[in-house]
Amino acid sequence: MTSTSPREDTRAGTPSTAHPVLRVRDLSAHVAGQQVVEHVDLDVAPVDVTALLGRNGVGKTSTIKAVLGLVGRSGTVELDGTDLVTLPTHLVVRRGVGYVPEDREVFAGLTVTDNLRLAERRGSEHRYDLVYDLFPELEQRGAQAAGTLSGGQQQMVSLARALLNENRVLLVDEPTKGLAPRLVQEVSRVLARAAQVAPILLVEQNLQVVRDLAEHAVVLTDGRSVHHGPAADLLADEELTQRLLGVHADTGPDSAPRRADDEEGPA
Ligand SMILES: Nc1ncnc2c1ncn2[C@@H]1O[C@H](COP(=O)(O)OP(=O)(O)OP(=O)(O)O)[C@@H](O)[C@H]1O
Repeated sequence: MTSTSPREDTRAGTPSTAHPVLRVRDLSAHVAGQQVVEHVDLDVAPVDVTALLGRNGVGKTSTIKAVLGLVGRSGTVELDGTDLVTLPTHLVVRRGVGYVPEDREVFAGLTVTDNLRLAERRGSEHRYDLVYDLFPELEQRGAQAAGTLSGGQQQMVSLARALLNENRVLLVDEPTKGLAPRLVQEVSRVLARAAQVAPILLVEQNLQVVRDLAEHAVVLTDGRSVHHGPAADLLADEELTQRLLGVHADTGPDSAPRRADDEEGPA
């Protein structure tokens, strides 16, 4: 097991995945003129979910945005061995990096169908069969304005947009945030199937979801990666989980350290 206090160890900050799809080294991110991420290393293995964990505000979202080029960045971001760090976001996406942002970001005034059509990437096969198999409700609600969907349904639209195209890796940021427990399980089920299509780098606060889905875990503290290892080992170690994440390892979906805004919203 690799473990460390945040500032003392460089060995534990070194991932060791053989032939990762996504290989990030020494990544820094700059937001609003400030360096909010520094020296992040992580690997995403070819068929897996890798959880990106850490307390609130440690830089998980900024790390994902830096991988995509949505914020200023430096370091190495290799996809299948090719460094993308100098590419603009649209070219990173075109190489096969799918993104499911925190807070879903659907086009509220457009229909579900138009939200999906807008996500169609040139040069990619468009996998409507997969999407409608995973989310039959989206086909039924194709003519409905996305803004009138519940939070859970909007999350499905957001996931569907990423799954529609052929991606080498999916970056999924807090997909269960604010969802009722039943919907958390539904999203978890969908992510398990999605991971069979493309590996996932998953930011997730709900440790039961992490336990169910993730093979590997990377933990950030103060914008640095300080721990890499099997997710199950991390979650089995109460002292380590408490120290790195500030929560007990047995935290379940009902008691996860999440914002208290569980909602299903309008349908
Ligand atoms: N637009 C911004 N302007 C100023 N500071 C920002 C901005 N976005 C993020 N930050 C700061 O960058 C740091 C990292 O934020 P980030 O959202 O990446 O963390 P996080 O680990 O994803 O947090 P959370 O778990 O709360 O979603 C925080 O200190 C945050 O306040």
